[in-house]
Amino acid sequence: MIYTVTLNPSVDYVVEVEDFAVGKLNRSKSDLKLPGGKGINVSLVLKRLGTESRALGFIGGFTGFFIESFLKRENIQTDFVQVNEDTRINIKLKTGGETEINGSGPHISTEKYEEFLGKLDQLTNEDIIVFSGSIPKSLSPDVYSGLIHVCKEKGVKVVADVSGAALKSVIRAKPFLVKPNHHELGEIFKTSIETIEDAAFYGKKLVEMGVENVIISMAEKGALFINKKALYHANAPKGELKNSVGAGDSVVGGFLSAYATRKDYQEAFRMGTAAGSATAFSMELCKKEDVFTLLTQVEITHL
Ligand SMILES: Nc1ncnc2c1ncn2[C@@H]1O[C@H](COP(=O)(O)OP(=O)(O)O)[C@@H](O)[C@H]1O
Ligand SMILES: O=P(O)(O)OC[C@H]1O[C@](O)(COP(=O)(O)O)[C@@H](O)[C@@H]1O
Repeated sequence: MIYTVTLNPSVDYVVEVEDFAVGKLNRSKSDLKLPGGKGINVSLVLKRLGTESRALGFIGGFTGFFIESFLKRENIQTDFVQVNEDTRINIKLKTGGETEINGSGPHISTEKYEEFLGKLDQLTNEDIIVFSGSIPKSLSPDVYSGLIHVCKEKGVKVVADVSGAALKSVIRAKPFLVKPNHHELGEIFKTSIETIEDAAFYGKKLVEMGVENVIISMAEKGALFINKKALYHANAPKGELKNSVGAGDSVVGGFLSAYATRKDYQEAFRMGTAAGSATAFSMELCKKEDVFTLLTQVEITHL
């Protein structure tokens, strides 16, 4: 089973405004309310590609109810801990460019955290667990490294898609896979990464530090896959960017869906890149038919 963990889920309010003016009344051209948070997006993409997962994390209030009902409608297994405050709402403002305001999220008490920890008892060495997204303020900034140690002791394969200080501590825990984007990778090395060569250089450093597999997503420049034996670049297919929210999560979902069935890194990487682009080219997360159409346009180059 693949488990996804979203410590801080969200309802994503994607709102399109033409000629946005600060300090004025603006009316939306379109708006959408979607379940979000990185692990939840991974579960949604896995399901669309035919792979089961169980979504874990903390949800609360009317926003939490919206997320759980949406996942249930898509027949995704959930095992969330219910908290008292509302799950956050993240604003994704589309005004030509993409502007985001991510909320801070509800308080997680020690009891609720322990309830969540108990859910990890069900994991076995046949499982994969995905830890994704920001950490609620009430939890320790090091929470992921502790969770990863618990899972690794059980022989569970750990995947992480986190940023900033959390990414640094996750790397020290030597997971199976991390998927930073090039900005997040640059941030931890205090540099700016714009080229594929730079991304390869710093990605290799993560492998030297003990991470088994690294995917660096680079938006329209595609992605890199690096481990001790391989260094691949995948081009991103050409298309009209509609909404890149969830594109990175779709890379993780696409990769794991293919990896779970074939255990072939190159094919899994191709599927991840196609899923990322299929999401970037639609207002919502990718659909299976779009991923498979784009799959034929993704070329893998061995660097
Ligand atoms: N403008 C784009 N054109 C084509 N593919 C894109 C575009 N933006 C994102 N993608 C696809 O989505 C993947 C993840 O996007 P990226 O923006 O790097 O991730 P994140 O959402 O984590 O910041 C990329 O590797 C690429 O496959
Ligand atoms: O937990 P964070 O870092 O605040 O990110 C949450 C946001 O990330 C998303 O999961 C999208 O992530 P990506 O665009 O990186 O794939 C949104 O659904 C959500 O609003």
